[in-house]
Amino acid sequence: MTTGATVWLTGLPSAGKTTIAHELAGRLRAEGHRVEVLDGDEIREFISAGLGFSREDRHTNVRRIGFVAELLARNGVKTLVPVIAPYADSREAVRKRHQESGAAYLEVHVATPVDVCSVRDVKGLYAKQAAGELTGLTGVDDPYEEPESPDLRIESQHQTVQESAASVYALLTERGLA
Ligand SMILES: Nc1ncnc2c1ncn2[C@@H]1O[C@H](COP(=O)(O)OS(=O)(=O)O)[C@@H](OP(=O)(O)O)[C@H]1O
Ligand SMILES: Nc1ncnc2c1ncn2[C@@H]1O[C@H](COP(=O)(O)OP(=O)(O)O)[C@@H](O)[C@H]1O
Repeated sequence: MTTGATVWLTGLPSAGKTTIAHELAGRLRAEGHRVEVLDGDEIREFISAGLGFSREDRHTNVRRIGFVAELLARNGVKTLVPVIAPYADSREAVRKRHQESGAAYLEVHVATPVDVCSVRDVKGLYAKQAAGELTGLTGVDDPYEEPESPDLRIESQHQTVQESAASVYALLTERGLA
């Protein structure tokens, strides 16, 4: 199928955004979809090199990623974006950009609670924050504005990775995108 779409997975560090994106990408590719995962860390190494984690820099980062995602989605690619995007106005700007071109846009809130994320602590950021080696960690001492009406909310703490990915896949099917 050549219908493109952006699926933005927003949530705290270690919520499960990247893991779900890659699990879903595998499933979609196996079915013949064209898929890209816009990994936050890779984007920060290239397109957003030099940006930090201030409100302004995160806003710029999210809008840049939204720009690339919309281009891909408009050209038939399922574009999975596991990026925190902590501010509602940044996410809204990305949604609007998609609406203007008619490209499909789905917002998925990976709503894993901060106490679960801080135990997972995949990159050791929560430990660093607790040790005073890092400040401005999203969800701890930096804001995360929860999406009010996402297309899907995932409670990953109660699911396997496969179940979480399947729920996003089901959303795509429901919307006629997979
Ligand atoms: N201070 C602070 N707050 C949050 N995250 C931090 C921070 N410093 C580094 N990191 C790591 O960078 C990743 C977040 O960058 P993103 O580009 O995905 O998100 S953002 O929308 O620009 O906030 C994020 O990746 P994920 O853990 O995959 O979410 C972190 O690993
Ligand atoms: N249902 C689930 N969905 C996604 N990740 C899960 C789930 N259950 C447990 N995990 C684990 O949580 C961690 C999430 O890490 P990661 O995907 O890198 O988070 P993020 O990209 O949001 O920072 C991984 O170790 C993953 O195996």
